[in-house]
Amino acid sequence: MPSLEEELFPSTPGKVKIERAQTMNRQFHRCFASTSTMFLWALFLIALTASYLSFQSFVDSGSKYFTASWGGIQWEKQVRTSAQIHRSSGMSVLVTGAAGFVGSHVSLALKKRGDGVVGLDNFNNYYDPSLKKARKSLLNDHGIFIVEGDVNDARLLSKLFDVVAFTHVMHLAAQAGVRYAMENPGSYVHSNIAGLVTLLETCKSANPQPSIVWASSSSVYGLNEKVPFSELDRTDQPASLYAATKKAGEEITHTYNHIYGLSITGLRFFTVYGPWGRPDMAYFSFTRNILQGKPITIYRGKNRVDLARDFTYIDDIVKGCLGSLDTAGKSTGSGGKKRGPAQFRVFNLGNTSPVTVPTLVSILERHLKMKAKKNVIDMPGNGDVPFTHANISLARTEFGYKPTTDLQTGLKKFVRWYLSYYGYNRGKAVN
Ligand SMILES: O=C(O)[C@H]1O[C@H](OP(=O)(O)OP(=O)(O)OC[C@H]2O[C@@H](n3ccc(=O)[nH]c3=O)[C@H](O)[C@@H]2O)[C@H](O)[C@@H](O)[C@H]1O
Repeated sequence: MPSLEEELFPSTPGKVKIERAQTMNRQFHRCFASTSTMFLWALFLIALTASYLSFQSFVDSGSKYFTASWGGIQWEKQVRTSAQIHRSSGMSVLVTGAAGFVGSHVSLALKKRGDGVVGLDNFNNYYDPSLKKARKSLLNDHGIFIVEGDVNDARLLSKLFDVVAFTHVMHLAAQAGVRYAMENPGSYVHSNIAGLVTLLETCKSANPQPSIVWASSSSVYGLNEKVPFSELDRTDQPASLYAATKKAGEEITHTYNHIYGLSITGLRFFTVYGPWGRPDMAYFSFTRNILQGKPITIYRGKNRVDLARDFTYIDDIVKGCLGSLDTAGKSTGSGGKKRGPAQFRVFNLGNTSPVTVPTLVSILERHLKMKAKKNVIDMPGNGDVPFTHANISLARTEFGYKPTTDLQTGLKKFVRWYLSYYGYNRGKAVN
């Protein structure tokens, strides 16, 4: 019987070598077999995960289109009816962001004077979507159809242009808000840059090409100190990502004007306020908090200087938008080809009389007959600028723009609307 030592170390070296080699070979094969099995399994799992993820993203991106509430004979009929013009030399306008603050007011004004209007809005939840739905239903009562969709949806945009030969596009869909850009920077790139390019791509290929008027912002003046801000001033020192995306929009629209002959007008809105406004803006959230007895935070600039804004009432802005549409030149290209130089304009739409934030608060206190609980703090580094002040002479010369509503009067109308919309129940929590 072989000893343990012999079993472990047999006396015939050759045999050992062969047997060892065979054993090692077997072990190697076993090992290789198990490694390759594991490798195959790993590959299989990776492939499975990848196909699951791509399926998910396909479903995610596709769901926007597949579950979209657009398309079909009935839908096309609604779009055509809404776009119908009811006055001589009227226009058919695609209004993006039609369920938004400025968009809903402009849509109504256009419809009321007999122009055709089709709205487009993605009803996102940046602020209470129920307010957007309420605006939608108001517009619906006036015969304006709002398509639910995103300006990034190229298929939807081209379908809309297949159904209606829009003469004009009023592009107001955007990610608004100066300070929110620090929280959700991607949403600004998505809406204000990618969405704008998608829209311009559709417009450039349309035949006929529409004239475009779109919302830029007073924020493009950034940290400029020379007042009032004029369209010829520098706009290369934005203070927020919001401002930077609006500035980028001005450059992007210029290239589409230059290459494709699109007629483009950019409007630099100055802190627009009024009934049906945006709940994220200071005058709106201050009103809500004052009514609910909650404190408000008032930012203060460097050296304890009050911040000031050239607050502009919505009706004045609407007049500026309609004036821009009425004086917009025709685009010169068609089907993606430029035929000649086209108009390119930029206008300030402001009020020309800045008011400080504490004054805004005291006007609200008067209208609400309630005192605000004020918490004054130094302006955080959040993208805010210390003041804005518009020079509006260009818009005045071009289409007679002349704001007529001061902050006192405008806020009175806002407060009246606020109380009628949200009710007199002052404790009610609203967004
Ligand atoms: O003209 C524009 O292009 C922009 O106008 C608007 O931005 P802003 O001028 O910043 O308006 P808004 O937020 O109402 O703050 C007003 C003042 O209240 C101060 N402010 C604000 C909030 C607060 O809690 N406390 C406070 O003091 C604040 O520091 C500021 O001094 C639009 O939102 C923006 O989308 C864009 O259209």
